[in-house]
Amino acid sequence: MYIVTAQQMRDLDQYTIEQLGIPAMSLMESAGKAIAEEVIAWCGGQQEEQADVPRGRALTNEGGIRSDERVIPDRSRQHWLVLVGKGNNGGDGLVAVRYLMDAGIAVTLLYAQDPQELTGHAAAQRDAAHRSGIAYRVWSEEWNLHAETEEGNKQESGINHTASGSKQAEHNQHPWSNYTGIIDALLGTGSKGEPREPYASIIRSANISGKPIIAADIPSGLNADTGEVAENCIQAQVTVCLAFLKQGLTQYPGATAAGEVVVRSIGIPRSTAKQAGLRAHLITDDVLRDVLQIDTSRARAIDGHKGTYGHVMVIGGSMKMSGAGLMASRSALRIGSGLVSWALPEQLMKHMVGHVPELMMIPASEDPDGQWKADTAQTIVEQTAKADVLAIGPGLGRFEDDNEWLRTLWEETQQPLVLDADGLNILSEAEGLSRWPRRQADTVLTPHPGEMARLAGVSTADIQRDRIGIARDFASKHGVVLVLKGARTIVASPQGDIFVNTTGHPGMATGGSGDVLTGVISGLMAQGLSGLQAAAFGVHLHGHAGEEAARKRTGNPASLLAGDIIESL
Ligand SMILES: NC(=O)C1=CN([C@@H]2O[C@H](COP(=O)(O)OP(=O)(O)OC[C@H]3O[C@@H](n4cnc5c(N)ncnc54)[C@H](OP(=O)(O)O)[C@@H]3O)[C@@H](O)[C@H]2O)[C@@H](O)CC1
Ligand SMILES: Nc1ncnc2c1ncn2[C@@H]1O[C@H](COP(=O)(O)OP(=O)(O)O)[C@@H](O)[C@H]1O
Ligand SMILES: [K+]
Repeated sequence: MYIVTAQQMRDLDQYTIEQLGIPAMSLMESAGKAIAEEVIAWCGGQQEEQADVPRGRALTNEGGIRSDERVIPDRSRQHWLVLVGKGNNGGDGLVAVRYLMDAGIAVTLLYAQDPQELTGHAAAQRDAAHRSGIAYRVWSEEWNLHAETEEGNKQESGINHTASGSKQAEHNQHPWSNYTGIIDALLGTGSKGEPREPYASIIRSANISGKPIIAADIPSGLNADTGEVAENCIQAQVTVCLAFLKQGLTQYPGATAAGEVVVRSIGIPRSTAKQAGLRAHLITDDVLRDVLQIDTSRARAIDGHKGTYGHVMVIGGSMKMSGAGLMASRSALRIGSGLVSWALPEQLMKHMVGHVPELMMIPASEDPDGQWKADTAQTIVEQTAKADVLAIGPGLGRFEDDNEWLRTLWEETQQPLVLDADGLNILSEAEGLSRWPRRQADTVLTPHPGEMARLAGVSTADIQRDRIGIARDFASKHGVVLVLKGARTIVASPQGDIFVNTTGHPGMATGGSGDVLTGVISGLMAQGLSGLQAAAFGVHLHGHAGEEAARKRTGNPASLLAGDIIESL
């Protein structure tokens, strides 16, 4: 599934209209119809939850005559308020109301501004809606809700039924109380900066009203590119995203504001995205197979042998963080590497013997405290000659002259490399990655946001504000595959490709789960995948394994240990 920025979406719209000759009004019609269909489906689903009734989307089939006339039991009780901005996003809302009305759902328009201020296609849709007899209001102070009345409004919307009669009556007089749900068609991809008044007040009041909100394209107040939310941003139950998935809906906090995201086609051929050279995708099975050309079955050749599936060498572990190297090594084995070796301090090795019999161990540092030493670099270079992939960093710790140590490995080994944890911290204190020579072989960096902040020399908050933009820039600038971890992990290639992962859950925010990922990615590279393929497939499999592991245990993600993820790979 493609992911687009607001500008890319505008370019695709323009191309479709000008080059393909599909009229803008026709796109808007499809957009509004799609939004209405999702509202109808949502209403049907809600009623299905409350009682065992057919879903709103079902086609009627009477005497062999089929029609898309909707079956919405109790539809007379539904009354939706459509918030209309003055741009094309408002135009989508104005189309939707016609279809909702047709489905027997009562609708009222609430314009943010004088409807005469609408221009272009939105103005034409306004006229069509008004001529169809749809009622409208224009925003005024009487609609304004303030946070202090929030409790009352929750009561009024039925969340708390203990409200006293008089309080209830007071809130029932509020204009918002007349509606069962809200469509947010205030601002879409043309929005710039924080919503101005009266948009900010409308958004705040809609949220406070406690009514379910379905957003058109993006929640108003969301930055469509970064996923940042304005102080006043619609908190939607569902977002009906039009044509292509907007980047900002894939990243938090935008993903929370969007609720469930449904991407609906509006007649822009999908091939236009390919022609336009779009390079960002959500990681799905189709994308792994068709875009990244990965055999996701992970089938093995009948005559395969352990040499076929590659040799990973993990370089890490120290007395204080012994488990990290072990977990990375075990994960590399579990994901199917033919052989895995672990280079570790000799003192530590004594304690590890027998823990994982399948693992080969290489005593690499004679330090009596079980720490690494810089003079091991040359020996490691020699010993890695037999490995196909190196994974440096899990549990490594910091040590004197670790900078020179890493630079030697960086420059003098020829194999693909995965760098994690303290490997990244050393790198961020190096003279500057930009001054180190580019490695010929694939190099994958797997920072969490804190490590990314150190690498980029900015704060963690800066990273989280624009994760995709930062990952893309860093990967291109330094010629590496970058895996920016955390909810909705991003994989960025040196060529500017972006892949966003949706698997996994907050239970994976537990010590060691990043070490498992390092093992998974290096193990996949050992089996012949490129750094980019292994990173994208690896984060997807790692997240799935986390989900599976939580299910197998108590079902509560909080109980997950990193070791459980390995067992579910
Ligand atoms: N053919 C197409 O293109 C199709 C587009 N489609 C739909 O159109 C949407 C994009 O439409 P769009 O480009 O008209 O922009 P839109 O999001 O409605 O907002 C612009 C308006 O908001 C205003 N405004 C801006 N910032 C503001 C702020 N901070 N606070 C307050 N106001 C602000 C701005 O006013 P201005 O600042 O210019 O005075 C302008 O009036 C897209 O998301 C999709 O839903 C679909 O129908 C399919 C076909
Ligand atoms: N909320 C979340 N949703 C999905 N995945 C998550 C979430 N929180 C953490 N993860 C994943 O768990 C792993 C944690 O890695 P990391 O922070 O390096 O942990 P550690 O250093 O303890 O090994 C990453 O792969 C990250 O993407
Ligand atoms: K919107």
